[in-house]
Amino acid sequence: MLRLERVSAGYHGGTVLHDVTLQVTPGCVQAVVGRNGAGKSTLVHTIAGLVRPYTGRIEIGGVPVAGRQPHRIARSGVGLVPQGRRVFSRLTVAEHLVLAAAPWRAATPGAECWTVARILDLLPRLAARLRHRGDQLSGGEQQMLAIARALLGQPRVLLLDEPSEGLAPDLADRVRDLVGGLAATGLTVLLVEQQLHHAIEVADRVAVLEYGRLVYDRPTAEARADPATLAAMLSIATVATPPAPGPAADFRADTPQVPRPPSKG
Ligand SMILES: Nc1ncnc2c1ncn2[C@@H]1O[C@H](COP(=O)(O)OP(=O)(O)OP(=O)(O)O)[C@@H](O)[C@H]1O
Repeated sequence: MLRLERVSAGYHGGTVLHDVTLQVTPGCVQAVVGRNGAGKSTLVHTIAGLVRPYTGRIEIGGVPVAGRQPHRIARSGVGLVPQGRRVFSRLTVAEHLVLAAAPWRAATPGAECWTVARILDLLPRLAARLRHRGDQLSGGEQQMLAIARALLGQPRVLLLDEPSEGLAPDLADRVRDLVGGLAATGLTVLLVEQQLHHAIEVADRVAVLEYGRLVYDRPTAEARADPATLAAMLSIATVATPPAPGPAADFRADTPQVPRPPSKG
């Protein structure tokens, strides 16, 4: 469980996030959408400890973490997939994975540990690129690698900062399927997106950040039924509301798909 209560944060005394209250339950994808500069990255950086909140409470699994160092927050079970992927251009895929692997970290009780073997099973595209350097990967492969790296830290809460940015639609779809499958294994997922349609296809709830304030937070089904409100908040002409996703269909061999546990009901 990830919980934020009246969190305010910013830079050099200026406030970017104002009184943000948000709760994400395990197994759910909470999307936060907003325009450029709304404060989305500041939100994930504040949860991850890269920005120190001025006020408010942040809890991971009931444990307060606000103000802790980023490495301690990571150890509490927070994995960050940063905007722009931030893979190392000179390191190979294999080197990235070996450096990130932390199987000794306590995972969620009862949850299967993320190992390099399990990651490669999930992401066969990475398995085929093990000797490639970061700068030799496509944008989609870099994104998979960034997610793999975060998973190897054994997170309970996964923060994804615009994972679809710059990806072709089919690759963005694969990332979306991967994120949905990860949540289905019990991970708590906070997905920051600028593009509402990327978020709405995978999220259980959709929140809108406007000038650093959370002005909307509803189940996705309600958001789909209310496209005009979302369009107005995001200053876009229309909201594409694709049909609600059905049960998992067939996936191509190299499409990442996390084995799903029994339905949450
Ligand atoms: N390191 C920093 N120092 C000072 N100001 C910053 C810093 N990082 C971000 N800001 C400011 O905070 C505000 C919110 O930025 P943030 O990156 O959180 O927005 P965002 O919603 O993620 O935007 P985008 O969709 O363009 O990535 C902006 O006004 C930005 O200029």
